[in-house]
Amino acid sequence: MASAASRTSLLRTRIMDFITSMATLPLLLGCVGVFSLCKLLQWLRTRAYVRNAVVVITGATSGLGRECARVFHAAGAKLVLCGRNAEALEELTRELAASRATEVQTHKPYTVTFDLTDPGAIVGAAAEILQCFGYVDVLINNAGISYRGTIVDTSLDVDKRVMETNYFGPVGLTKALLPSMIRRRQGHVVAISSIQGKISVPFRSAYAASKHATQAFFDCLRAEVEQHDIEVTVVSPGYIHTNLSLNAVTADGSKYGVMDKTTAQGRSPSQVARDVLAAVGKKKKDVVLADVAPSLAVYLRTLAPRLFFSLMASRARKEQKPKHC
Ligand SMILES: NC(=O)C1=CN([C@@H]2O[C@H](COP(=O)(O)OP(=O)(O)OC[C@H]3O[C@@H](n4cnc5c(N)ncnc54)[C@H](OP(=O)(O)O)[C@@H]3O)[C@@H](O)[C@H]2O)C=CC1
Ligand SMILES: CCCCCCCCCCCCCCCC(=O)OCC(=O)COP(=O)(O)O
Repeated sequence: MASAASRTSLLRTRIMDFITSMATLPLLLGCVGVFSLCKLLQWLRTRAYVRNAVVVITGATSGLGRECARVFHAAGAKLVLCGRNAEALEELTRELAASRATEVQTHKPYTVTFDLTDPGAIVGAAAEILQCFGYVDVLINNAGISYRGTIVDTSLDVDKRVMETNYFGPVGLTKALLPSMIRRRQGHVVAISSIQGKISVPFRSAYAASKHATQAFFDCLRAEVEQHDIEVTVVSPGYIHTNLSLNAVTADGSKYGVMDKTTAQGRSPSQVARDVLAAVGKKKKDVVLADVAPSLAVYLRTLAPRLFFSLMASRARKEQKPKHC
């Protein structure tokens, strides 16, 4: 008798489960459908935003800049590729011009060669871009240099060089293009910062300082130009697999020349470039593109600073090397 009752109860449960799952399935499918539709609409909006837009990319000769060039070119942007190496820029232009057509019309990029540590050259480059195109829709301040060294061993010239490249360069170029954006009441300024613009790690003083300054400057800019309908996006990536560590400068100004394990194991630059395109399309104001630990470290720095500082001090003790760490 008892087992018959339990069998009936089991059957009832199974029937209820079946009915519930039948009701949940369309709901689930509906959710997936709405999600996919939202994704598609966002993708279309990004494409429309970038298609035929004049997009200036600094540091286009390597790493993330080169990948941004590929991604924005494929999305139909009119690219202005900036860098120090004219030959590398021309090579990239040829590659892009020869690349297979996407579903959108693509444009042959224009190149401008200048060094971001030269304020006069920056003004000249901005004038050339404006003379050629009349306006800039999106400026991607990507070029940058990293650093390895102890503060005590590092010459002030090195601090200045990193600051000139990573901070004064982007600031100079942005200031040179900003008045035309304000007049037009249209424009989008992107700063490729770093997670090190939000937290400082040992032996990166000049680099972290330049990125913190970048974050601060472009946060101020965002507030000031919102009234002119200009967008500002600060992107803070974690490690990316590029030549950044190879090209880093050391305490005495010489090249570090090592592919660090952290860099080699970093995200793929093409993935990060796609994330940059998405952030621009969504007009994001501030984006962190990093793994869990660095992202959490940003919160730890704010919520438990003493713990964060002691973690960094212990990291410094462990990593300390006699010179050029
Ligand atoms: N790789 C990483 O782990 C991370 C990188 N970033 C940031 O991404 C950005 C791109 O770096 P990434 O691609 O990784 O590194 P790369 O070293 O591969 O590229 C750096 C680019 O900046 C250019 N550049 C350097 N100095 C100058 C200068 N004085 N004037 C003009 N251009 C210059 C380089 O040109 P040239 O070829 O002439 O040297 C190169 O095109 C940087 O701002 C970096 O801080 C942020 C977080 C993580
Ligand atoms: C609540 C748990 C929190 C756990 C946090 C633990 C602390 C972890 C410390 C993480 C430090 C991350 C440093 C990330 C640095 C980084 O991604 O930098 C990006 C760059 O710009 C790389 O430049 P580099 O020249 O340094 O290679």
